Amino acid sequence: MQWKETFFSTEVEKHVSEADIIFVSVNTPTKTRGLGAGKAADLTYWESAARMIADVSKNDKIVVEKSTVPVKTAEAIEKILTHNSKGINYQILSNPEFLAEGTAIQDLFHPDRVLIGGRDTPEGQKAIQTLKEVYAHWVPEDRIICTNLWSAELSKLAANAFLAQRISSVNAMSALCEATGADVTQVSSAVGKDTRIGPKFLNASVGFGGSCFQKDILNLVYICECNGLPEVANYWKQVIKVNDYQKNRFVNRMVASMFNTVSGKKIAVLGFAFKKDTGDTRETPAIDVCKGLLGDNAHLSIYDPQVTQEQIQRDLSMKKFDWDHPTDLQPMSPAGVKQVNVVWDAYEATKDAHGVCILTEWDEFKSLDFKRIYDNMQKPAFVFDGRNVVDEEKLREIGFIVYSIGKPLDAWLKDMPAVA
Ligand SMILES: NC(=O)c1ccc[n+]([C@@H]2O[C@H](COP(=O)([O-])OP(=O)(O)OC[C@H]3O[C@@H](n4cnc5c(N)ncnc54)[C@H](O)[C@@H]3O)[C@@H](O)[C@H]2O)c1
Ligand SMILES: O=c1ccn([C@@H]2O[C@H](COP(=O)(O)OP(=O)(O)O[C@H]3O[C@H](CO)[C@@H](O)[C@H](O)[C@H]3O)[C@@H](O)[C@H]2O)c(=O)[nH]1
Repeated sequence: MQWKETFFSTEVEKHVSEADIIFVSVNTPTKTRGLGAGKAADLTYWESAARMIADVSKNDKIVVEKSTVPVKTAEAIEKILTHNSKGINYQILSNPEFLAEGTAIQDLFHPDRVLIGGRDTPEGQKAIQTLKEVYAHWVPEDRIICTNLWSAELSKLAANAFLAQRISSVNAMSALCEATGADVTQVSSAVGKDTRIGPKFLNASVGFGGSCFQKDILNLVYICECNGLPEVANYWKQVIKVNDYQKNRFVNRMVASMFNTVSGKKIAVLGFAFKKDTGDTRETPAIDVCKGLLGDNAHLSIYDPQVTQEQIQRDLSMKKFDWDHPTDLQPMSPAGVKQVNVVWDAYEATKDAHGVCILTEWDEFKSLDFKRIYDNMQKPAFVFDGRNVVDEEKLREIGFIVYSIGKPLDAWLKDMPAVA
């Protein structure tokens, strides 16, 4: 693939006016107010992009939906463009993006599939063919799938819902594993060996995060409700409920283990990003866990190799869903959360702490000197592993009381059950 002619510019209107194909990948956050607040996708940014395209266009254009959007968005975009068209012909294509953070370039070069949806008219089919030829420069033809517009739009929401559902399924199992003495890593490995199920995306965790899963499922739920399908809406809502349950369960387990209170205690938080190899904190489970611990008056010392103090303070003082809107539309954040200290070293974070919780699976956490950490902590010393990255038996030999998601419980934890 040739990148020589790729360039970046902030002269949006000039380049939109000159282009034949325009990919629109603006943010599509969850609405924070008005009709559908807390569920529906906010298409303000998409609408303003479409109006700008209509304003500056002088020749026929293909407009590509790259953002994740509700089904039937193309119809709305079509209306905005054609009502302002000045005789220009627009073809709208849905070409959802499936890349994951941390592997974006690899996913771009070697996608599992490229999906292109368009109108079932000669013009629509011609537009699909034009976009297909762009991808055919580096993607094998059998991986380029062409569908109608609504299938392409819905497939993106469906793919994210299925992926998140797998995590909620394994996380629901993790609770049952803890109750019964089964080990969730053994269960998921055995289940994933079935080729119909497959081994990927079955890691139990403190909960899924990231800018997409929750937003897109809420959007799906809203679409189901609007189409008179409450049972289907409730089915998908459950994926988010289990995710919230998993985060709460983790906090409850921590507090219950430490004599039912963390008030005034120093707790080290290792990892704040929503997954490793990114500094992205959007919808990270760390926000809910930290807020839960702060609710019990803990003092937090947070270390993440890629997330800044400013970002963490902002995340902990922001309201749900505000993060996905421009900064100038976000409410002013309060002075910062006083009981939170952000440090640049795991050993400093854990010094004099009563407990350590691991909330992101950074590789460096696997090779920490846990003997050194133990020696510098208050006793009894606890490790709560929300990502199953530590060797819990080794840590127990050092002297830690260890909780790992979905693994057989330490006798200590059994004696101190978490009751919400
Ligand atoms: N982040 C991901 O990994 C990922 C993967 C697949 C799909 N998506 C989808 O892609 C879309 C964008 O996600 P993101 O994470 O890149 O969001 P983002 O908020 O990081 O980026 C969106 C950008 O669009 C700009 N923008 C908003 N309105 C504009 C306008 N009218 N004209 C020009 N620019 C405008 C914003 O300033 C911002 O820089 C979302 O719909 C998301 O669901 C994201
Ligand atoms: O077995 C697993 C796999 C993932 N996660 C968590 O799930 C979240 C999301 O992970 P991932 O899907 O790898 O990252 P994203 O960058 O959010 O990518 C998802 O969201 C994108 C935006 O829509 C899609 O394009 C991608 O295909 C889809 O994987 C993270 O918190 C992970 O820690 C688990 O807890 N267990």
